[in-house]
Amino acid sequence: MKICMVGVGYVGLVVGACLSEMGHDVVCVDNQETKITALQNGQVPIYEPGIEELLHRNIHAGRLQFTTQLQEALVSSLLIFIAVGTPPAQDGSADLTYVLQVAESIGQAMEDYTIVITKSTVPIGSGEKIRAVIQKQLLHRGRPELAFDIVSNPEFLREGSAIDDFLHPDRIIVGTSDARAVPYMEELYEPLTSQGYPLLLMDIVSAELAKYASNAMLAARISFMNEMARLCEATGADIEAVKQGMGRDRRIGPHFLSAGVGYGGSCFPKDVRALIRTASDHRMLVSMLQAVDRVNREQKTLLLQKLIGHFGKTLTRRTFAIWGLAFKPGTDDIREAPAIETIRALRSKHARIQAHDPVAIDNAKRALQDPLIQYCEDPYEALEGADALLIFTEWNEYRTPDLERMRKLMNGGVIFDGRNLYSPERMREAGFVYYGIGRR
Ligand SMILES: NC(=O)C1=CN([C@@H]2O[C@H](COP(=O)(O)OP(=O)(O)OC[C@H]3O[C@@H](n4cnc5c(N)ncnc54)[C@H](O)[C@@H]3O)[C@@H](O)[C@H]2O)C=CC1
Ligand SMILES: O=C(O)[C@H]1O[C@H](OP(=O)(O)OP(=O)(O)OC[C@H]2O[C@@H](n3ccc(=O)[nH]c3=O)[C@H](O)[C@@H]2O)[C@H](O)[C@@H](O)[C@@H]1O
Repeated sequence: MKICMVGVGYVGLVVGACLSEMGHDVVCVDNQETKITALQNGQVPIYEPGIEELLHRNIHAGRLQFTTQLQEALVSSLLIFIAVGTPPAQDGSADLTYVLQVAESIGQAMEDYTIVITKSTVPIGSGEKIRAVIQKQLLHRGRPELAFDIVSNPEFLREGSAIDDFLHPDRIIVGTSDARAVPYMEELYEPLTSQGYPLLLMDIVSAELAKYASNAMLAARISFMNEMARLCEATGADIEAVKQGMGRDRRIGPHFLSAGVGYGGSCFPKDVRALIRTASDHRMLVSMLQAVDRVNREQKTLLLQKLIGHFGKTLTRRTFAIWGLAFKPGTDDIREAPAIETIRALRSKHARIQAHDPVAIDNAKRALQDPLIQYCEDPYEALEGADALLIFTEWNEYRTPDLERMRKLMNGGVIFDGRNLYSPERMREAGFVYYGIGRR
């Protein structure tokens, strides 16, 4: 089947490469010329384990191409995926501008029956908006008879394990209002469904909401655990023990129960707020979602609050080591990363920063634009003369550090561990003043 993937961001690139790995012919289109030229030259614009081999293998096999020529790619494809960004607008809603621009191009270019599939996370009701835009263009061209269907096929991959998530999904959701599109979607995903991965058919609106509801539920688990962690600190309980006690209940399950410095990334914060906005558009008050967002905003300031509690408000001439800039391990993505927001706050108080991250330094430099921040290639280098260490990302290389070396390098032995990497008891025995999240 001929597939056109519009938008070569994180999702477009991973899904495009995976679909070609499944045997389909895929042409990926983006309007950023530099990105497409780089990809045509074998350079990969994102950090994602396994993506380079996957791309090279499928490009070499002739199943995967990259272009900026949208019209050309659209005309020759039966299935068109829209995977462009849906960034937050001022009011928190998801901005559909790029999605509707692509819909307009589809209406201008299509010559035959086409299935238009949304991979981007789009607000409830977007499917119908896309349909209206395409119909308007067809009418304008005097071709209203040209048939097309809209499908909502939300994506559930996670950065850092994206390829595995796509090729081994818990479920594939296909939302459509016309049975005509169903056999094509079944054929598309046959390489996965034949291995037993379930494909769930539903209407478009339910598919759109299933995506938001899934992200909101996961975000809610995290905010819930973060609130429990604060309660642990108030009562003397230990969140890691509480987590064990809860996670063994099969109705709760062990995943997404880690307290920390709050959730970040390009999706949870944006999607929870967009869902709140959708509800308010329908004159509904969604107190739970609002609480999820509020708890997370507070949680992201927690290490800073603990640090001020320890050192006082005056931080001039203090030096802080930062381990981890990415919003989670396995990615160089720093969007909504708790580390970035905390560094900004510390710099506004004139503190000195020595930061390490195995892959996200370049992105952090671009975002922070602060020549006085010292970025370090080695985590121990960041500790030199530091009054305290703040840990934001649970990279594996931070899990079993040389404690004696750390103690010697640091000026003060204070650790604010935003990911509960260490045993508080062991750290205190090693001579550190240790602050975790909800630990005893
Ligand atoms: N990043 C993630 O882990 C996941 C993201 N999503 C959703 O997928 C969507 C895309 O996310 P990302 O890939 O992270 O976005 P991104 O911002 O990394 O990439 C979007 C790409 O679309 C391109 N683009 C925009 N308008 C275009 C047009 N008219 N023609 C051609 N290309 C155009 C941009 O140049 C950019 O390369 C969002 O709705 C997001 O919420 C869903 C699941 C996972
Ligand atoms: O819609 C999306 O874009 C994607 O959003 C998330 O994926 P992602 O943002 O890549 O990362 P997650 O692994 O979900 O982590 C999100 C944030 O939650 C935090 N987190 C996660 C788990 C946990 O127990 N505690 C916790 O604080 C992480 O540190 C991170 O900041 C979802 O997990 C994906 O299913 C979804 O497709």
